[in-house]
Amino acid sequence: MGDGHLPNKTDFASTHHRKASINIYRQPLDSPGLVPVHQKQAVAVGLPILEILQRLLHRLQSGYSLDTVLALIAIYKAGVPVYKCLTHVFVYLFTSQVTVPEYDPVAKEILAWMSSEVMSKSRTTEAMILSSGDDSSFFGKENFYRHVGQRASAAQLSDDVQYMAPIGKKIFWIGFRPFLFYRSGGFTPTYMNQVWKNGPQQNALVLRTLGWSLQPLQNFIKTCTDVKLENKTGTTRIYFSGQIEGTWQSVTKAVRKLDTIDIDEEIKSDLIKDAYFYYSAEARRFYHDCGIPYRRGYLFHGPPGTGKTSFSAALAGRLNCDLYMINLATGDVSDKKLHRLFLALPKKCVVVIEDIDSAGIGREQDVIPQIPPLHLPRYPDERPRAKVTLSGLLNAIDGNASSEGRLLVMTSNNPDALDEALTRPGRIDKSVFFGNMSKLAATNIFVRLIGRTTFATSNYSPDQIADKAAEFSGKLPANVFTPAQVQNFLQYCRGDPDKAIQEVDAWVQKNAPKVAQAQQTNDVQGTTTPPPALAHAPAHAAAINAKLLNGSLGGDADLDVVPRRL
Ligand SMILES: Nc1ncnc2c1ncn2[C@@H]1O[C@H](COP(=O)(O)OP(=O)(O)OP(=O)(O)O)[C@@H](O)[C@H]1O
Repeated sequence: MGDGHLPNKTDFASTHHRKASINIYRQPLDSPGLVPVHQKQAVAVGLPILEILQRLLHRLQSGYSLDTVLALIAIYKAGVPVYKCLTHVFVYLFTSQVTVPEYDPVAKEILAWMSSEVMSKSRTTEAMILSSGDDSSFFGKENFYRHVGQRASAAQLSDDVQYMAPIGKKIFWIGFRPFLFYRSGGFTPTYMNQVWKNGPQQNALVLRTLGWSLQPLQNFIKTCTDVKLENKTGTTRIYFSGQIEGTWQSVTKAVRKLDTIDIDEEIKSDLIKDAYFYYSAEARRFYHDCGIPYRRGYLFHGPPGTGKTSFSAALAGRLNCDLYMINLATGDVSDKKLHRLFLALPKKCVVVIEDIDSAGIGREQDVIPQIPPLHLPRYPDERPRAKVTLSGLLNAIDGNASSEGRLLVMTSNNPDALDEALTRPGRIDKSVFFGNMSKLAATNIFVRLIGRTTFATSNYSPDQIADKAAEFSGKLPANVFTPAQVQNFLQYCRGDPDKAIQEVDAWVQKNAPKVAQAQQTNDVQGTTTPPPALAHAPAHAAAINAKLLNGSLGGDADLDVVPRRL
């Protein structure tokens, strides 16, 4: 190895297990150079590249020998654990940290902020790409560009790919303060969940900054949520129960505007007024002072396709809060899961439990065992097994441990089938019937779906469209068809008012008998829902309503019942 030492036969030691050409030289510890010759040779056997490196260094006449290179590598190797240890000590002593599980809604806001403020602005070589199927990227981008005072080009908006913070670490600055963002990764199989006593293992976001106070981190998280609220205009985030027990997953949709829901205007404005008042500081104080749990519940009932879910979404949009949807009829929500879902709700939100009558909720003793024996055949028409019991549901929605501040909406096609305990005063504060299409609603839906299309506006004047809408509603029998049916028919007419008017008679002829038949069957089964009503107002809700109506709480001053952006 070129160190000037000539091998001596007597220096050979146990060479039988090595290549014949490689000799091990016994070296005294104080041999010249940093690395003993026999170690250099041992390394050279495993790493022939060292030989090449040494020749290269020699050719370049760099003045460095292989000794120096090996010594530097050794120092580096020894230095890494020391550096890590010192870093840990520094981080432990001089920084503060918060951890946010990725299923938490706040994690989404942090990731969105990172995406728009760090990933898109800094020179980055790594990103996690998301091409989600919802509208979040489109509206998120449009709002982001508006936020920074630019108009997004069509190409920018049509690019469906979002660049998110990748798994790993990222340092960014806010003013003169550095932040360390760390996103953990890895797939957690569901069977692992039961292993974790304190809940399933989760991917998480970790945020660190210098100092001994959590305040800067709290401020940062508040910035993220504020930016979300600012940019949220025009979108509603809709949460569904997620794969992992007790967690929510979300999509973002354009806000459904309240004026696109055709229901009785009086009922509509009463609900909006009530919900606005519920979220006013006045009401919060009133609930608190009276010792009433701060919760509000509505029951929306009526035939399928009459706008119960759509109105709930529009209400959430108007209240500028998120919508949380639970469908008990799927049979995959248990009492425990439901309880966890309710515990994970934010302070202000609209929660919808859909088609509550079809969930097959029974009292404890009526519940079918949750896991059917494997040998029993499952028939295609078998109803999903109820995993939520009535007491489990009641406990989740207003048990002592249940969170406060949510606005609960239960929808039902058959309210008579509901247990009285569920609809008792205090759990349902307002009961609203969503009925079939009235003449007025038919006129409105015609103007909305036909009268505003490019074809209609370029070929007909507003007066002509109003006349055609009146003609259309004249041909449509009142309170026979659901809004969903009429919407479907008008969509088929593709914006042509004359086509709609010409074909509506035939359409009515074809579909009315079916509707009449269905209504008759319902009547026989005793499931016909009562006429429009704002039915039972419970005692405490009645007190609040009375105060609201006579203005003694000053509620009207706080109420914004004028449509914001219709
Ligand atoms: N009153 C209405 N005004 C405007 N559109 C409506 C109305 N009712 C229903 N629609 C339309 O019909 C479709 C179905 O409505 P939605 O899901 O809200 O009905 P639903 O009453 O919740 O039905 P279900 O009881 O089956 O859940 C939606 O596309 C919605 O736009």
